[in-house]
Amino acid sequence: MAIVLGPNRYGKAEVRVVRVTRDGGTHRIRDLNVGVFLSGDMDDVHLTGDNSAVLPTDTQKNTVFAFAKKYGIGEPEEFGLLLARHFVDSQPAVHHARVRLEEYAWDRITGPHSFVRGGTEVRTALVHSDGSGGSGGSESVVSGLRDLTVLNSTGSEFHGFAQDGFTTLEPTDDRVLATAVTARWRHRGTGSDWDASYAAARAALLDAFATTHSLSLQQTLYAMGRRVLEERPELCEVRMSMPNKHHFLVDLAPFGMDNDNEVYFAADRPYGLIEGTVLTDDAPDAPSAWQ
Ligand SMILES: O=c1[nH]c(=O)c2[nH]c(=O)[nH]c2[nH]1
Repeated sequence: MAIVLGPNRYGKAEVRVVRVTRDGGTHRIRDLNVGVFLSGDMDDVHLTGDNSAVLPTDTQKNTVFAFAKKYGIGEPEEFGLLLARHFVDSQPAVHHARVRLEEYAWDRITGPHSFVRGGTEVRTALVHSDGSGGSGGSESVVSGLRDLTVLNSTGSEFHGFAQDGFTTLEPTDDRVLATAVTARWRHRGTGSDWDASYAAARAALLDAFATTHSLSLQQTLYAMGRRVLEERPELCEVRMSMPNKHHFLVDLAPFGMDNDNEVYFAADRPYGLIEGTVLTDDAPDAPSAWQ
């Protein structure tokens, strides 16, 4: 039996970079958390300790900051592609770059340079590049969001489920449905209008959540993914993870009160976890895009 080196990658995780763009006295802010991970001809460093192919993770971190200065930070996907292509194109031993980005929104308060952290959700992007776009390289972009917390105070039922000797759940035809959506969507190519695509996909998720009369969170998940794909031809696959943030009706009978879907206990654990993928039937296979 021989022991061999398997798949590997290395890089700098969680580079927190904030770019202020000064347009006269008016400022704009983009706030990112960037992870860079490289792979390629890295056998020697693992097997013999020869570091000659290893671009230090410290250099990768510096590159994120230098690129923020040199090119500014526009859309996260664009910044990720710029970085990924740079490492593959400039380092002979690097054949593949993966850049993982999170963006934290800042909304303007009043005045030109005051901001409040926006929303609860975080925008995400995952970029893979084997070389410069369009020159025969293979690239993928997955955009998304996490922690988009939503609630329907009616319009949700759950009944007709399988039962066994351990089932105690009462069927319901009117409950609160709440979840914190993590959704990621794969682009067909690398030339989308990233900000517009993100805004439209987010809006489609929200609208489908609000307008779907739900018989289960699974059905709602599928409706949300389907809506994104119906509205955005540049996308071909949506992967979602949605915790069922249970709201249990409180029994107020001991106090001589009824409870007609008015007072709930918002439990934080355990929670149901509903996950699923929705894709177009022509979606090219790309499992590595998600890794
Ligand atoms: O929408 C739901 N899906 C389930 O699978 C499930 N299971 C459960 O206990 N409650 C719910 N709700």
